[in-house]
Amino acid sequence: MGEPATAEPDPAGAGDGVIATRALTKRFRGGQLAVDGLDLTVPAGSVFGFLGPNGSGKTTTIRMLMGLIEPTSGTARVLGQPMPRAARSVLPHVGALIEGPALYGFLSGGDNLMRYDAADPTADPRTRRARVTAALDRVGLTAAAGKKTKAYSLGMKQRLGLAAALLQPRRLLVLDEPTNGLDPQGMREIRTLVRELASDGTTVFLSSHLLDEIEQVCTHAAVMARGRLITQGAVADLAAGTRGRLVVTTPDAGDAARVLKEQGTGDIVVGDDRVTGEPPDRDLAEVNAALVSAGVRVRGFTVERASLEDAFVALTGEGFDVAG
Ligand SMILES: Nc1ncnc2c1ncn2[C@@H]1O[C@H](COP(=O)(O)OP(=O)(O)OP(=O)(O)O)[C@@H](O)[C@H]1O
Repeated sequence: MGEPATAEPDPAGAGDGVIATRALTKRFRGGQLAVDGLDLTVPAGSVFGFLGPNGSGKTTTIRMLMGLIEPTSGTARVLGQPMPRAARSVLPHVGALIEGPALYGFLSGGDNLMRYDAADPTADPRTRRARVTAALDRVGLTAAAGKKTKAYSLGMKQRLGLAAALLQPRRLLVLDEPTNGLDPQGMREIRTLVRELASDGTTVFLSSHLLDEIEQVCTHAAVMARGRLITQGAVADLAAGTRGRLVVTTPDAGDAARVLKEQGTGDIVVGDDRVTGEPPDRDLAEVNAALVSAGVRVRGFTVERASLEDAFVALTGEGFDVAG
């Protein structure tokens, strides 16, 4: 694909993705390979979850996408333009919330936004107040606009950071761990807001180390582990590609576990009145029949729908660190 002739972002929203990286790699000076040959494609209009345990390379990738650091090798395109080269023409179309907003605690939320807006050379000062009012309204902070931000909760600060990212119309929002450190209520508020933002067509790229968050909010996801991309695609497809767990409910859990093992079931976990495991690669009707003919009283026999967590474990062979 040739370079577009103008410095304007591709108006079609980048045919090959709002974000597209090819073999993107970052090796830090100390030798740490933080991102290793990443091929990422973020479809226009998606809510794209960038998922991985702490230290898997998410923040480093985001910093390369935003032109904050240079890749060691490979390419990154955002809105169809190469980064970091086209940062000046691309970044005005991108709202970013990376590592929490920088706020003046002694200023009100509204005044902090006025400062953000004033720092944008393309923002017309005559319409500043209207933009700030609209952004506060968008994130539900109108009532708290006059309060000093040092009195804000963490969730309110994150919402104010989002408001800052929304002062201008954006085609892409990049949010690095937007719910990190928030209580459940704060998390819900941010997730609701992300869904609302996406519903008007803005592409949202958000990183998270929380699997359930990605399942609740995102249409698409990429899974990172140790700097490498494990998989990417529609969230529904990612989980569907993995078989769920076989769950047998029975008062004879010990016997059931033995028979299930003979039948090739993997990773068996025995509970009080249930046994779960990875379904064997054979007709499950035969497995059920084997249980019954061994005298196991089977009260329930199902395969639970795979979650993204099951997919992650199946793909990496590792558990998912859900700390934090
Ligand atoms: N400036 C740096 N110099 C050297 N190593 C770094 C630097 N920044 C990050 N790393 C290392 O690169 C790896 C990936 O870090 P990164 O912050 O991108 O991961 P992450 O997935 O965003 O994790 P977290 O959620 O903890 O921020 C880690 O091993 C980290 O220690």
